Amino acid sequence: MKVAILGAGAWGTALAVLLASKGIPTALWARRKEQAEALRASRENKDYLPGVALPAYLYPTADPEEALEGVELAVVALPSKALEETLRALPLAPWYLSATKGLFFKEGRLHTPSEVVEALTGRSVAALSGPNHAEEVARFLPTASVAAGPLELAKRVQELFSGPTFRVYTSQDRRGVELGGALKNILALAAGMVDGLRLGDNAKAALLTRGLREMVRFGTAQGGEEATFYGLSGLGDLLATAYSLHSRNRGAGERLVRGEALERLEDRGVVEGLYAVKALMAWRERTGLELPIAEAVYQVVYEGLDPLKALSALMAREPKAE
Ligand SMILES: NC(=O)c1ccc[n+]([C@@H]2O[C@H](COP(=O)([O-])OP(=O)(O)OC[C@H]3O[C@@H](n4cnc5c(N)ncnc54)[C@H](O)[C@@H]3O)[C@@H](O)[C@H]2O)c1
Ligand SMILES: O=P(O)(O)OC[C@H](O)CO
Repeated sequence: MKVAILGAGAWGTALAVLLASKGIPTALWARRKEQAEALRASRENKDYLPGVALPAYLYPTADPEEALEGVELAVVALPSKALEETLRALPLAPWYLSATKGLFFKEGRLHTPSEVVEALTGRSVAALSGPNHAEEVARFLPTASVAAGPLELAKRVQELFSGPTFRVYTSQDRRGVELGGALKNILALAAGMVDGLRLGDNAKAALLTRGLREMVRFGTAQGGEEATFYGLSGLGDLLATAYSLHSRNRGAGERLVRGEALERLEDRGVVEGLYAVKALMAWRERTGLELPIAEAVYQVVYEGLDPLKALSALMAREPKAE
């Protein structure tokens, strides 16, 4: 039994640490040869997950053939912006687990990462999502996650990843699980803006509660089950990200309203909410579904709207029942 993890960023490394610490031979595929060599030499991912020792069963490599030879499955832990181009260039695995959080707008439709992996590879694909910060998972802090997909596949993921500090639930609502993971990143950007502007706890609680409503309205219209959005991959991940010191999405919102340039927001790692909100707004133009918070985030990030003006516009919306 061997597993390949595609993407040697924070999340790919944390998942590889989790599997290798269970004695499962795990290849960690890095795009750059120098990065794989540095990981092999130092037994640490200094750029993306500093301070975590790589277990003996973890083998970093930049050679796709070496990474994927004889694997049972490949775990996709790539940033969504690099997913399609990277997967096209790699040999196939028997089946896949997508750990990427993102949204793709193509041919008039929104697609989740596992749907894109499925279309590219023609193989069965499950998804893993939840309140899972790499920095904590790799340090074996207690964590729960959701393996979503056809039941048999979800159960295989559950069995593979479960351990004393990582509890995995199954779900057959893969689309709902992945939509929650993508949407919460947009809401985390907004939460970071509230933090950056020091608007207070009331404002943040209101934003997240109304944001959750927005997630449910959008997610159910897109085929997810309502209960999924109140579970680990929806509400759970929203809370973890919006209140986290680790979160790149929350941090990016905070840094943006404090004057940092858009181009610098990914200096500390990928900020998926920046891409998800673009895909969502491109899709919304065709449907007209009301997504006031996501729209405000888009306008602040990409159209230079003053965040305080965006807030005033949200506060001045037509009065309504909760
Ligand atoms: N970090 C977390 O705690 C966490 C948890 C759950 C899910 N995720 C998701 O996992 C995915 C990866 O996130 P991460 O935190 O590992 O990102 P990261 O910023 O830590 O690392 C990104 C990795 O992708 C590589 N990369 C960048 N551009 C690339 C390209 N064009 N082609 C190929 N590789 C490229 C980088 O070299 C790096 O290895 C994201 O979708 C994220 O939402 C992250
Ligand atoms: O650091 P972030 O904002 O990408 O969040 C990481 C994970 O998605 C949390 O579950």
